[in-house]
Amino acid sequence: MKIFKFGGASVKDAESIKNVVRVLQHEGFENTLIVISAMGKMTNAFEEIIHSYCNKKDDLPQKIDFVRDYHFNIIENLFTANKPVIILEIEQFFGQLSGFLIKNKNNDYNFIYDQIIGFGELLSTKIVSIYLNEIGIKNSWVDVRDYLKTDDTYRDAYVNWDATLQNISKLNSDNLYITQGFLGSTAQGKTTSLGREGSDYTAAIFAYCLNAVSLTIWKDVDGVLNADPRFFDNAELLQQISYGEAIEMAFYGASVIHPKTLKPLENKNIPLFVRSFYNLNAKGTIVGKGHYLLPDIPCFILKQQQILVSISALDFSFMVEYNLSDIFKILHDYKLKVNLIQNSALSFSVCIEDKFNTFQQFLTEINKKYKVTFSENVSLYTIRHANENAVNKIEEKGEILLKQATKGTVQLVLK
Ligand SMILES: Nc1ncnc2c1ncn2[C@@H]1O[C@H](COP(=O)(O)OP(=O)(O)O)[C@@H](O)[C@H]1O
Ligand SMILES: N[C@@H](CC(=O)OP(=O)(O)O)C(=O)O
Repeated sequence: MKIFKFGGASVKDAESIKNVVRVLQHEGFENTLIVISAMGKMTNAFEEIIHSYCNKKDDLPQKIDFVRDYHFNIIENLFTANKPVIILEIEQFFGQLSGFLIKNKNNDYNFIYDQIIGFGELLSTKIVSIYLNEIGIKNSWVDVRDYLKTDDTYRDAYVNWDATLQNISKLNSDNLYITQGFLGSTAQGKTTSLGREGSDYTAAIFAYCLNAVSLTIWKDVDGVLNADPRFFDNAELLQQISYGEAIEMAFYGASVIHPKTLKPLENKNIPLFVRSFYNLNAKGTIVGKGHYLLPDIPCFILKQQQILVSISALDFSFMVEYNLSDIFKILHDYKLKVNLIQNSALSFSVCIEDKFNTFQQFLTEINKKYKVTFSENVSLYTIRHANENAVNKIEEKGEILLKQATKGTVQLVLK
């Protein structure tokens, strides 16, 4: 069996969905499981619904209407014969969403988030599945929550591999399946999510559990490039990279692949292809075992909207194991993602990402025990396979607040 993953960009409008059909016709769709994300930027739009709901804002109906109109507009432009069928299905999802918003008594933000966010993927997969059936590409729509089981860490759920493996093994590998990325469910059946952009990971989980021959992630770029083309001119295609290289790039923030995607694939030696959904004759990037970096050039990774925090003891004592473990505990308690650390005798610097909007609470807590200064909205650049030229190029981009070099990897925090 092979696994395909189409992200939001590949199903963002009716034309894009027709292009998915072109991909399937070109590549073949026998014994295939397709993982699909929410359409376009719909996950962001659902986040706005969640925000309005949790903050009891008056604009909630407008936020829901925006999402409704987006999907109905796609349906209008996509379907001919099956319009009543798809409309009924979609209305059911919006009915479930309204039902949840009215009945919910749980105040846990992360729980609420996951119960709402998943409608993006449920809607997109339903639309694509019914459309494919309409044009003769027979497929089965699978509710991923019946297969992918997790714990109850809402918004960042851990996969229960035993249960998931057992469930997914039951799928008949002769079929074409369409399922949702990024979602799972607890043993009690509550919807969970695997973290933003987690659909790649879902695809890797299916690949692992089905012993797939390959996973192909279809993108709006030619493959994995040596830099994000939105921020770097002349980004070049990497024809092949090892799992280890891809893990490092994803870990440092190359948003082309979700960091958790690689390990399940590596464990079963399943090749990952990252290919352009526009340019079907191009090979893209192959990620696999022992694939050295080709071409061997510096790779640039940019993480924006970072916060550089510098922490020192109130009594000018040294920053040693005791303080550091205390600081890490507080960082962990507030779920702040640490992207870089640097320590000196008297101060400890950390570059963090405020994924869950907890930085202010963290500051209140840490200020009780330490002297803290910080700089918001800084950028973290990582250069892998760095050379002098590459480092100079980045250093020109702003004021250097911090620089760190290990063998072949240079990181810079710039303002
Ligand atoms: N190293 C990289 N190589 C290729 N694309 C990258 C890289 N780093 C970041 N990107 C960005 O990732 C984007 C594709 O990811 P994304 O927009 O999340 O797609 P999807 O919605 O299909 O998952 C590209 O358009 C590109 O701007
Ligand atoms: N829709 C989810 C999951 C995902 O992976 O999306 P995409 O494949 O478009 O990055 C998100 O936006 O976070």
